[in-house]
Amino acid sequence: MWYHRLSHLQSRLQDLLKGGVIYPALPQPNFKSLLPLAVHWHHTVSKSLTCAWQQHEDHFELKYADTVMRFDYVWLRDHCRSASCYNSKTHQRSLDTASVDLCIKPKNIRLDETTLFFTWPDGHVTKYDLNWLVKNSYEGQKQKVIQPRILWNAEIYQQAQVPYVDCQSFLETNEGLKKFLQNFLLYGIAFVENVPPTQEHTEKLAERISLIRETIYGRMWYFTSDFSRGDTAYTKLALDRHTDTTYFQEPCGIQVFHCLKHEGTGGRTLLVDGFYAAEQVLQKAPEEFELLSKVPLKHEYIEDVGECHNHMIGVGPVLNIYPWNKELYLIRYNNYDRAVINTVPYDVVHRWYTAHRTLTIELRRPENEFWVKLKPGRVLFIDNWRVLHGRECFTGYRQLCGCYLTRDDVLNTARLLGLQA
Ligand SMILES: C[N+](C)(C)CCCC[C@H](N)C(=O)O
Ligand SMILES: O=C(O)CCC(=O)C(=O)O
Ligand SMILES: [Fe+2]
Repeated sequence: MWYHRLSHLQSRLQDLLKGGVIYPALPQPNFKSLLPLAVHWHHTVSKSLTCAWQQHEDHFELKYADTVMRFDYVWLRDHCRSASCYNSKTHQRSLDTASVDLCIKPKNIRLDETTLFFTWPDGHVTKYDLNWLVKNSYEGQKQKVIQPRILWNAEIYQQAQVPYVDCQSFLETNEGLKKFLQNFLLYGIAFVENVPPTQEHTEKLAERISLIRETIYGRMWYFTSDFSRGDTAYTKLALDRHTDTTYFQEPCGIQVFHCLKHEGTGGRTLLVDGFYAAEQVLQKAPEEFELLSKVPLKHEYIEDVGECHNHMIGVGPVLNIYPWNKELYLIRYNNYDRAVINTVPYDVVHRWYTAHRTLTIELRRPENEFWVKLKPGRVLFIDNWRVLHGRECFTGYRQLCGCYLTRDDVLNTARLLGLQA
């Protein structure tokens, strides 16, 4: 059953990925059943754009600005922006949606050059600006990517010569902050230079763009290979590429690393763009991409060391995509912390392992690995929903400090600076 549904979804996915204008697979209106409702196009010519509309039994159809849009009547009533339905100061809905008749239809429709007027059965009038409708319709919306990104492998990232932002300009100017955030949003990693190598300065940097997300590891964390916690991060061992806190229901959005000291060898940081690798899987084996985005997995953190007693569980697929445009927004990849798989039957398990292998092969291609040696003064911000990190084994004394940030608040800062996020 599930198998069939998956292959159906897969062909749908391929359709969606072809790009261009995609219409939902709605049944074609049956014109006979629409009688006595007169179905014909009503035309209006505005200054430059032609507009036409048609009232159907179960939806309203509008052609404007080269877009054919279909609107549900309840949706139209629900999105009334009149003063009694919507508070434009707070941008909040006042209308009680549950009070709308689910079979509602307009009593009268009128159109002028810029605006559509609906009169509802109770006499209430809703005005829709045509451009607002284009911007907010499903058809106008779903082709837009939420987050523009540049997917990278080592060569692409190095050739882009992304400039590091200076600490002072980051802290004291909006241009510096904006430049930093723009790079961070595009590549999923960004560096700040000339930071005094202390935990306090690292914290100041973090607070400039977001709220620090306090977790079981604390607010700001500071660690050496002292085995103080029950996790291999607190050793000198190499760590393969992974994302952190996969065992949270919402994995931490951003990770900040500042190496305050290292007297020894090795310990380079590995960065891999998980979205680049996922894109390769999508190109080469779309059904495997689909499976990785559908099969829910558990990740788990069990700790019982000293005073630290924790048991965390997070559930979700490896690849998390927006259902309406298939845009990837979160990768959960940590083979160390992946828990027992008991959420899928054996045949799907096998196909999942195959898909996971394909993704792993992409993630491990040497050309996708970007290695950096973190050093005092250079702070690295990693999008933990996109870019995997790892580390080479090391010798000697190494101190790393940093923190996690809440993703919403980083995006909030970016939007306030005028960036698309
Ligand atoms: C040391 N630091 C606090 C950064 C994180 C340690 C978390 C390590 C864990 N295995 C994970 O991947 O989530
Ligand atoms: O030691 C490092 O460079 C990073 C270790 C790690 O993966 C982590 O702390 O999340
Ligand atoms: Fe980590």
